[in-house]
Amino acid sequence: MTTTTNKAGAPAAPAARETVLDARGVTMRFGGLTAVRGVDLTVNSGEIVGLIGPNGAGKTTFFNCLTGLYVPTEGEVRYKGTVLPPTSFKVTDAGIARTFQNIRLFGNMTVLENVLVGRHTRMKQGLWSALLRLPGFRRAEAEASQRAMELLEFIGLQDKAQHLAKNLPYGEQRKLEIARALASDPGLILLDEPTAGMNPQETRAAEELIFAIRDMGVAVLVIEHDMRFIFNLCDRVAVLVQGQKLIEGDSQTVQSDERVIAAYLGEPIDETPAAPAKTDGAAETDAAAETAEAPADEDGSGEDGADEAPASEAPAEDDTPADTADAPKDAAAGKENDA
Ligand SMILES: Nc1ncnc2c1ncn2[C@@H]1O[C@H](COP(=O)(O)OP(=O)(O)OP(=O)(O)O)[C@@H](O)[C@H]1O
Repeated sequence: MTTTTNKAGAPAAPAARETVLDARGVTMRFGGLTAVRGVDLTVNSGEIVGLIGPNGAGKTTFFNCLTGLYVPTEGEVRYKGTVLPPTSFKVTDAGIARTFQNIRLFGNMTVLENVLVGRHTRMKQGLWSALLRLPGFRRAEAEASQRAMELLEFIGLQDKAQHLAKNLPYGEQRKLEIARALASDPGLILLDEPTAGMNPQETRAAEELIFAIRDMGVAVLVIEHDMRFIFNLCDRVAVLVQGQKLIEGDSQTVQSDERVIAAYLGEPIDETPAAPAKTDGAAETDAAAETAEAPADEDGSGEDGADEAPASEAPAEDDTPADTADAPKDAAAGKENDA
């Protein structure tokens, strides 16, 4: 990694900030369950925005709506002013990359090959060009390798380029996932619990890596349960509770909000969400009506039960492409994509 900064040491903000992500009124229903209800969220260039909330609050479902894995039941998601296409590979192509809660590397491929997989979306050569290994294809391949090596250097894994991904320690596997996501040259990266299962040292390194990603011009939206991490990292934090945005604001505002404290302590929350700290059009209405409709994940297991597994229990997956692997829990329940 070339740059390490923190919030205080962040480079001066660009003169005019562009709205990179603009999600409006995003609602996702699975049959009778409304997992996400009327959520508005923007992310601007140069920003790191956090999304927090108790287990089952709808964070990952919201991410899936942003990345084309789910088609929201209602609402609209724009990337740099353009409505996003409803399939995940097209969303990646548009400029949004993501990582998943549970590691989804190709374990039997090398570290370098894993990053190259993330690069394929930027390679425009056709089948014949690849099969015949025409000069254009070879040139594109060389450029892709060079970019992949730059990214490995960025995350500090250049010396392990030829190692099998499955042999990396857990923290390095998580970094590799980030490098693979960055290989598509995104303008926005969505990180779903990037420090899950990490020790404090790895968490600190992840924090520095995310600051460096922001500094290289990629806006960041991050889900995380580690509050210290999120409040230190983020310019802005939005809190989801039972599918609704409870509050949004800077770290100071959010962490001192009594309803946020109550939600995390498991105490009953006020049924009427207050106005958000930032008046950016957040949809905080009709909370009480929804409360009964959107219960938290009963077992708190999150998305697929493997999310919190330590390194030894969460080996890299061998055959699952990154942007197709977030298998819906209940394919019959909602509108979902083939991805
Ligand atoms: N495909 C699906 N079919 C039916 N219900 C779903 C589906 N995906 C998510 N849910 C439900 O939606 C709710 C929100 O789940 P989600 O995984 O988005 O929460 P989360 O905030 O990411 O939780 P965690 O922090 O535990 O990962 C939960 O009640 C969950 O069971």
